[in-house]
Amino acid sequence: MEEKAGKLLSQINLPSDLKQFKEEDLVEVCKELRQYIIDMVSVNGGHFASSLGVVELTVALHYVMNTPYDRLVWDVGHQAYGHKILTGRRDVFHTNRIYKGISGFPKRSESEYDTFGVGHSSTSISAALGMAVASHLKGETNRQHVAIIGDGSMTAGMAFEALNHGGIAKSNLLVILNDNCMSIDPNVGALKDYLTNITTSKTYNKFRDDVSAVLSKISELGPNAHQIVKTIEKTIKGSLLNKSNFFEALNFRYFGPIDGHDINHLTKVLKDLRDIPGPKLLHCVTVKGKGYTLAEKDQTKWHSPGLFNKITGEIKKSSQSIPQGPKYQDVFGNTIVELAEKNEKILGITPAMPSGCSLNIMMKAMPDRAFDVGIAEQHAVTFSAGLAAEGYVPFCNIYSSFMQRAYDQVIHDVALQKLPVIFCLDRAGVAGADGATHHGAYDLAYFRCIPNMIVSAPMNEEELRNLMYTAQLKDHGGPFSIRYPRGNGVMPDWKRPFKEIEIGKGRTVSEGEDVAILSIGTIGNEVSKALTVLNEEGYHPAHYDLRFVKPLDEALLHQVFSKFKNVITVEDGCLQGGAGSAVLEFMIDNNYQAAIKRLGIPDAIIEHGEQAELWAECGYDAKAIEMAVKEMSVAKITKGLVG
Ligand SMILES: Cc1ncc(C[n+]2csc(CCOP(=O)(O)OP(=O)(O)O)c2C)c(N)n1
Ligand SMILES: CC(=O)[C@@H](O)[C@H](O)COP(=O)(O)O
Ligand SMILES: [Mg+2]
Repeated sequence: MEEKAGKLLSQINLPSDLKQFKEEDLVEVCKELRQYIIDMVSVNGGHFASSLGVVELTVALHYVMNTPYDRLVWDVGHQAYGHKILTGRRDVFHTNRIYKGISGFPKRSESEYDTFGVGHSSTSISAALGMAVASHLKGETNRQHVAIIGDGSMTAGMAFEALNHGGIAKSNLLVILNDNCMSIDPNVGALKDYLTNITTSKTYNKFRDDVSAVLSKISELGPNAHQIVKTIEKTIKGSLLNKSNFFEALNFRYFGPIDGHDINHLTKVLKDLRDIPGPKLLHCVTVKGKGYTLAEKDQTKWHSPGLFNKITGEIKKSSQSIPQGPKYQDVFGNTIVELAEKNEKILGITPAMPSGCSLNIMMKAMPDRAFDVGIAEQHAVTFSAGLAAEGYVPFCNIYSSFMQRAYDQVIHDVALQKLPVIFCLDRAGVAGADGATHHGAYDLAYFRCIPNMIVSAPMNEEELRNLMYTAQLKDHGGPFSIRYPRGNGVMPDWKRPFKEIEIGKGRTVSEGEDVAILSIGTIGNEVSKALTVLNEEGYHPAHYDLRFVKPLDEALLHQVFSKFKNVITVEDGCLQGGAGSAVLEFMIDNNYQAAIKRLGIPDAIIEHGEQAELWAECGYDAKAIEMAVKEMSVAKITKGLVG
């Protein structure tokens, strides 16, 4: 549905249109932009509170900076809806995150205003610094490079690495720290405390006012501005502030904290900062969800609320097919508490996703035994390794795609030392509307090549519980990973007594003839759906749930390849190196001959859409499985590789 934009907003297609307005009109532009975001997200879904919080910042940046020549780099990009709407995409914004529509994140291929593709956090300072250094090398002295990063994203190692480099690179870089005291859940850590202290400290507030007074003069100073600012800095800031400010200590000029909702002050400060060369940091204080009272009050709930009634605030039920079971994340969250009640060594770790992965259930029940470590996947893994080294049983829960950040830590700090860290990979397989940056496509492939690892995936809630139970029973001689997807399961009565699962043992879901289907994980439920139709039409393939891709159930595979000449593998993961590859390797290594059709994510970037739409696009939904069985049944291929 296309909502009508307000009177001023409807005149803005590009930032050049925005620049035609007088400064006093910007308050109204912000009001209309905020309303437009509310109108659109309420009917189409998507990230919400973060974009509302940066409305003024977005308008001010496009008003003052010469975009796209000047580079704006949004961190994560979940807050960039205002940016999209002001940069030529208002008319298509109703397709945001919808299959074949525009992406929910900035994306280089979508617009020249999207200077850098994002989705994962904490990349903006590095990318903007790279651009700034490139401009310096090209001799472009007048180009601005701005990284807009939230306080949550600032907790990641990458952000610190970039500040460390940026402080010595002689580049024209402005970092805008959008500080709303929130990550998805409340922000955590010592940096958060530090930022809060700055924001509330009287000394800093006085300093801020002094700096504002100085900045207001800069534009009148002409070409000598740079030199004059340096002199003033020396005299008014004094060594105490210089040394005690974290960012100043890294050679960034620190400005703020300022009110990130005061559009007129913001435009003025940004104009002044344009004239100050070198690395600078502007600390803006904002309110996540600004302008929508319910979102301001419950910022976590309104981070990405789904569809809602914008008048009453009622959040609508998901449009997905009627859920049969609980969310997998809740099975994890409840099960870890149940296990931890019996095993006092169990601890829970999440890098900034307590409500996303439901570790918040344990954080509430056992606050001393569950840790939100901030957006710090690498640290989460090595921290877990340290705990395991001292005899604890850490369940480290990381979204599959965010785990990509911590690959070396898994190999170097965990697997190599055979430490029994249990990795629970949520959002494995295609993630849905978040799209390419968030699909958990690679974990089966990137984990199964690591020695000492157990790599598993449950087909349903009961299996997830039993794998978690099995993982913590003893030290298995290395890490144990369990992957499961976003969304709901299939079992209304999922809370069954725990049963140990034999490591590397698959199971027969249904016996059959002609064709064997080997699936891994919850996508096996699409196989079950396909089988219902196939059986009615007279096809009776067998279905096996591998459960483990490492170690593989070799006994089961010997049985399968001895009986079947047609084999289909199905996985919600990349084909290159995944479960199907493992089966293929087994077949070759053991001199079996069969036709194998591997279904999974092809060697291509898969964009956004509902999970079912993406399974269909990639060719491994129930319909595609059905077709594959029929093709194999008629083809009667007895050797060689198909698909
Ligand atoms: C590497 C990585 N880990 C986790 C996430 C999930 N994530 C997305 S936004 C977000 C919170 C970001 O907080 P902040 O930067 O302060 O932005 P805000 O939403 O407060 O505006 C998190 C944890 C991610 N996108 N990337
Ligand atoms: C931007 C980001 O990375 C998160 O907000 C992510 O979209 C959360 O995904 P889930 O909704 O699957 O928890
Ligand atoms: Mg924040």
